[in-house]
Amino acid sequence: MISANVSPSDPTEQQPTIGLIGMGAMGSMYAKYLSGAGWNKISVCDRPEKFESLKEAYKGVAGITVHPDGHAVSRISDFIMYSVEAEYIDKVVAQYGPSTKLGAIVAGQTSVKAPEKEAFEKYLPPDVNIVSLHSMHGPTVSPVGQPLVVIQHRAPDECLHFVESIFRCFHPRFVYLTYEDHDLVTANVQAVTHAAFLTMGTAWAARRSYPWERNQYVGGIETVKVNIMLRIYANKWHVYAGLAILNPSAKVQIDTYSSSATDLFKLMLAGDAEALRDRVYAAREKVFGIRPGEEGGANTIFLTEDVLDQFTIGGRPASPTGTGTPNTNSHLSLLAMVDCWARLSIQPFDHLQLAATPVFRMWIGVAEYLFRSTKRLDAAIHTAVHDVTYRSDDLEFVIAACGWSQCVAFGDFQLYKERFEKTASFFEARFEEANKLGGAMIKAILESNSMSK
Ligand SMILES: NC(=O)C1=CN([C@@H]2O[C@H](COP(=O)(O)OP(=O)(O)OC[C@H]3O[C@@H](n4cnc5c(N)ncnc54)[C@H](OP(=O)(O)O)[C@@H]3O)[C@@H](O)[C@H]2O)C=CC1
Ligand SMILES: O=C(O)C(=O)Cc1ccc(O)cc1
Repeated sequence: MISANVSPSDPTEQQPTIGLIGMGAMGSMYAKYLSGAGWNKISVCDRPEKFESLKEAYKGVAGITVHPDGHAVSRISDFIMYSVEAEYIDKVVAQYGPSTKLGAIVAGQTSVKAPEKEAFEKYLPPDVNIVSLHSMHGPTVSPVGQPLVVIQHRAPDECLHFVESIFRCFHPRFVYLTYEDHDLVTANVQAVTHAAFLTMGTAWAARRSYPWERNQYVGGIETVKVNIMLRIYANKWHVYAGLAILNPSAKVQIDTYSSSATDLFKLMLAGDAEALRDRVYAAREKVFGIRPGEEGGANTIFLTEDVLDQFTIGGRPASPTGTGTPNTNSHLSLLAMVDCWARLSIQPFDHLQLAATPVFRMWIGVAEYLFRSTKRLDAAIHTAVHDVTYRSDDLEFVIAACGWSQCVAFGDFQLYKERFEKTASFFEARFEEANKLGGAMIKAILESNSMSK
């Protein structure tokens, strides 16, 4: 029988067995933090063909026992978490779900919950409880202070308290959602945000040049764009494919983003500064609540350009004028983002309080930085219409946005993988540096303004 108050300081024989199926990036991160906190009956597995290498990797690690497959883990574990590709969750739960220990609690780590819910309901025996999870951050970010979504789906309260007791050692911010609300919230937080960064990467790769090596200023907010883009392409393609393709709300949003980029680009081509300005300012009012003629007030969640410049890829930025002042830029990716949020009636600040990922926090920060300042926004609009220096970049951006949107609309995992890997291979040499710099940047931003609360 599950006791709701378990603790890693309990004697070994009283500790529950924690099972982890799928020992990729997220499974390994969970194993590391759970074992570090003192849980010492952790049973893990990956695919059977990885049994020997996994045993070798965890030789001598306190509290972790490697098993050949998910049957062995499921039979003995009081709590089981599946950390596998969303595309495969149905197949994996079909295989191991029936072996789940009587009365155990099962969770999934998948970023999109509709397929997970269906698989759990279909294949888990009725005497098994479901309390699912989702860490709203990547595997290289510390879970401390980050949102950990908890979904009490088919379980009494004592099972929920049991799961909370296990994960209190992450010092997370627990966020309680239903399966359905989870997919709505994560579509709002992640889908369009990822679409924007994936598009930037594809557009830059299409130019066959790194933004920081084109004699272009890559300080300030450009630093955030580049670092986050690189972090996303350094992650696994299937994470982004799964949450975009398998979440029905995500599809609509990604399509809206690409049509926002296209509409704004057409206004740029037509030289219609007035229409562009009207549209951008209307979106600004809807998303940031700033009326025309008003200044935007202080940024709520961002660092100064000077601080951001410490995290510049390829060394400290130097502008062509030597003043360290960024060149103007149409910032089409950001104009389209705020236009898209406005059209979808997404209130990004509401999500910030609820279940924002570090990437989303930074993206809102960048958008705020541009939109709160009339001077900066007007400069972007002026550049968009009157300065053709970045026209070809903007054209590549629109093509890439439409390409990603079509790929998601077709629901084609293979095409998504090919698009993702083609762009990732262009930036691969910089992933290590980007992971270090991006990690430090996320930490500095989180520490600077209590964004982790
Ligand atoms: N990475 C991230 O930033 C985040 C990811 N998530 C979610 O967590 C889940 C895992 O992601 P992540 O860890 O990054 O992905 P990984 O690809 O690193 O890990 C998934 C692991 O599951 C293994 N696996 C597949 N089938 C089985 C099986 N039948 N039995 C045992 N293991 C199996 C995979 O093996 P193989 O590679 O051979 O297929 C792989 O090792 C995904 O659903 C993702 O959406 C959630 C939050 C953040
Ligand atoms: O912060 C982001 O958006 C990331 O890119 C990392 C990430 C990816 C998938 C998730 O389900 C949660 C976090």
